[in-house]
Amino acid sequence: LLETAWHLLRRPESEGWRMSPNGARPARAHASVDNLRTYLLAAARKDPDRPAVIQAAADGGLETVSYGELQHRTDRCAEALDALGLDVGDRVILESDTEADAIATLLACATLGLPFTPVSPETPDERLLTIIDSAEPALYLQSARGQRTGIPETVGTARFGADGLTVERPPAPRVRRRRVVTPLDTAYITFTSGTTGRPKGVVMSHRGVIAFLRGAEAAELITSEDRVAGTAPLQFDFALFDIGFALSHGAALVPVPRDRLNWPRRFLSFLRDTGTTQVDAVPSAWRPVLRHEPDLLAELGEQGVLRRIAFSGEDFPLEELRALQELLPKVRFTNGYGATETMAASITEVPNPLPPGTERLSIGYAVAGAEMMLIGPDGRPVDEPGVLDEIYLRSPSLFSGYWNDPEATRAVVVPDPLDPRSGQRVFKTGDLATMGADGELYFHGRADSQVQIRGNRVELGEVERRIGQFTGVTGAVAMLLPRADGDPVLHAFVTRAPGGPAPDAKEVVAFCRAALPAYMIPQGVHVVDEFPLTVNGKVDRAALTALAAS
Ligand SMILES: Nc1ncnc2c1ncn2[C@@H]1O[C@H](COS(=O)(=O)NC(=O)C[C@H](N)c2cccc(Br)c2)[C@@H](O)[C@H]1O
Repeated sequence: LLETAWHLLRRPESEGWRMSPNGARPARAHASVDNLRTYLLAAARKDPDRPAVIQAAADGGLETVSYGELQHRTDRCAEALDALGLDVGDRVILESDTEADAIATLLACATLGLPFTPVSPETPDERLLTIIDSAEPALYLQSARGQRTGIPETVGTARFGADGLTVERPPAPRVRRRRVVTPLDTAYITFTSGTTGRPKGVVMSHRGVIAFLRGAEAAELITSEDRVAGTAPLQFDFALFDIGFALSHGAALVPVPRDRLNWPRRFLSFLRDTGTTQVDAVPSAWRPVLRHEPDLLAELGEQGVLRRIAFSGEDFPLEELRALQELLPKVRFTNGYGATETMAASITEVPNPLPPGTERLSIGYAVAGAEMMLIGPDGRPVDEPGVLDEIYLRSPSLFSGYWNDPEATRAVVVPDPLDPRSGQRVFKTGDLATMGADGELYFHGRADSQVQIRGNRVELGEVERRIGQFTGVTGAVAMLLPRADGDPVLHAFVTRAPGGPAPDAKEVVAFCRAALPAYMIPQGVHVVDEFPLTVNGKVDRAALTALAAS
């Protein structure tokens, strides 16, 4: 009797499951309580005709995809993916720029609980193969016009486009064990640019993403009337934030094509033609516009459609921010701070104009539902103003961990320093800050950009700020170059105002001597036309270091 009962219980039929052909259980296309798809398409139920995505069309014009149409493409893609028999948790690589069909595809993955890993088409082959080697995806998706070849045989391949999903190589059959997509399941895995060694996969759950988007809503940055221009590549979670933020507000997302972003005139005309009201971009994205088309930018601001510029990812050099604000006196500025491991941390209004004498930008307070703390090396909280220490973030948008790397995870997901007994864990950001009189934080750079020069602790940002005040310099990057035969040497790279004279290196050094201690004086000052950028659009310090060493 027991034997029979055991077999009955074990057999899937006993749970009333339909068996599908390859012995798998049917996927559950319904979404769970907190699922990225449910959260992002809520507006579709309310008002399906509203624009969800306004994008460049193949013929060079613009096309609008409504919430209803986006939901239709999402469900059609989910149906086609479901037929492939993947199980909740099976990874999908999604190679694409940000566009409506890619958004429908990632929402289809979310519906079925398939974690997606976005990569942009410009990702080099060997880096894509490293990601595939690590993530062991079931399926690789690219758009109908994608150029990628050479995907390993172990991975299924398919293309998505206006007429749905076209399977080229079906994924290997597998047994489906999971029944429901839960909020703890992985929404996406983004691989960091991994400056050192192997890239790390940041695993983000549905619950984590939605927790941050909900917290960001309280900042009341946009309404359903807004048109949010996103400029980040899809593999950068700034792009995923823009998608989530715009769609969860019922607003329209305006993905800026890469070839537009790199040409200031075309970038500005795209913003004008789409009626963009908010532009989300890393600070470096504004450098070419400031240099080549300041008047066109001022004109755009005058039209009064552009209401806000939000930036994130790196410090905004204050001279450049001031120049931007002078051209756009009616536009509001928002500083979004945080790391991919928690999606982000804080969203802070930046006064326009910046009060004179402002030395560094506030990153304010964590978004609703989260809390930034300053913790000293001894693990004790710091709450007196002006003391430099490390930011720890308490947040429901904490990532699940680095993919297949528990050791790297343990290094940054640590017991709550205020009460380790509780089991609650917080994110050790690796960023330094000081606290202001009202508990607001001021960013002071990464802990690893604190360097020791002849025994003295130097914050490279301090050197950069001083050099940035030199007439004619618009941006400065300081770095320590290791030297074979002795102490590392401090170097600086500077960009100059459009058409202005190249700042004289000796004068820049003398200017530093007037305000900085001897050990903070750069030995070499190099004028460059612009700074090299990482794939995510940030200043590429590693590339500059290599340039200085050459
Ligand atoms: N606003 C700043 N001032 C200065 N330094 C910043 C700012 N924002 C970051 N950083 C630096 O970048 C690091 C993290 O890099 S990251 O993981 O690639 N993530 C990012 O850059 C972007 C971040 N996920 C994000 C994504 C969407 C919305 C927002 Br709102 C923020 C931080 O630890 C900081 O060192």
